Amino acid sequence: MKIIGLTGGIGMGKSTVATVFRRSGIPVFDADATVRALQVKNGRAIPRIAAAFPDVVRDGVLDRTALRARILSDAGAKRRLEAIVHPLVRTAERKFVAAARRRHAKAVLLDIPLLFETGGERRVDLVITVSAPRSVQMARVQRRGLPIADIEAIIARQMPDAEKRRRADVVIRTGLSRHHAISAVRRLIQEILP
Ligand SMILES: CC(C)(COP(=O)(O)OP(=O)(O)OC[C@H]1O[C@@H](n2cnc3c(N)ncnc32)[C@H](O)[C@@H]1O)[C@@H](O)C(=O)NCCC(=O)NCCS
Ligand SMILES: Nc1ncnc2c1ncn2[C@@H]1O[C@H](COP(=O)(O)OP(=O)(O)OP(=O)(O)O)[C@@H](O)[C@H]1O
Repeated sequence: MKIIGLTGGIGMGKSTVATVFRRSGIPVFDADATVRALQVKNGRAIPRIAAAFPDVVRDGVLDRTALRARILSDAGAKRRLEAIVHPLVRTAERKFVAAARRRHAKAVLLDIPLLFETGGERRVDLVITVSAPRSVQMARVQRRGLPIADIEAIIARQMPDAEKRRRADVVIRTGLSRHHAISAVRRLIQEILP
């Protein structure tokens, strides 16, 4: 079974590319969705987050905006949060890959924004990076209503796009039309899984 890693900065188009894989019948592990599932009311990560950051959890409910503000202004807080969340995401990923093997899947896609930052490229056979010009990235994320200062802070805390492209086996450019990106992904899937 081929294990494919998908990464890219915020708003670069990971979810869009992942959807093409899913529609081709390839199981997709979504690290962001896993993080969110761990952080729902009384979710698995909540007791530990509450212990480390008492002011961002109330009645088992996490204030994501407050926690985001905290980790964007404090590198130590970001490391502490990641030390809580990443091992739980890793466990979920392992279970996902094991289940796909049992079902004899030909391939799986691991959609992980921090793939390189967490050394995840060592666990995959091929890394895809999605990339678009910075102006396109900013415009997309702004449409979600995130303040510009927050977007810039998030980008500054991720590995630079140029470095991700350099490390990737395949770069999918999403700055052109959606059709262009989707066609490139379809061709790639054909090459990977003849
Ligand atoms: C701080 C939290 C609660 C903010 O939640 P919020 O709903 O505002 O944002 P969301 O989770 O949708 O993330 C949006 C984007 O921000 C970026 N991002 C999130 N966490 C991080 C991080 N630790 N470092 C760099 N970029 C990050 C990713 O590109 C992500 O796609 C949340 O992002 C979180 O718990 N992050 C820590 C876990 C983590 O490292 N996640 C990254 C995926 S493994
Ligand atoms: N090739 C493309 N052409 C035009 N728009 C695109 C393309 N790819 C993605 N988009 C748009 O850009 C936005 C961000 O894309 P997407 O949600 O796939 O990014 P992401 O990398 O998963 O983001 P995040 O890291 O924040 O979760 C979405 O509104 C999507 O519709």
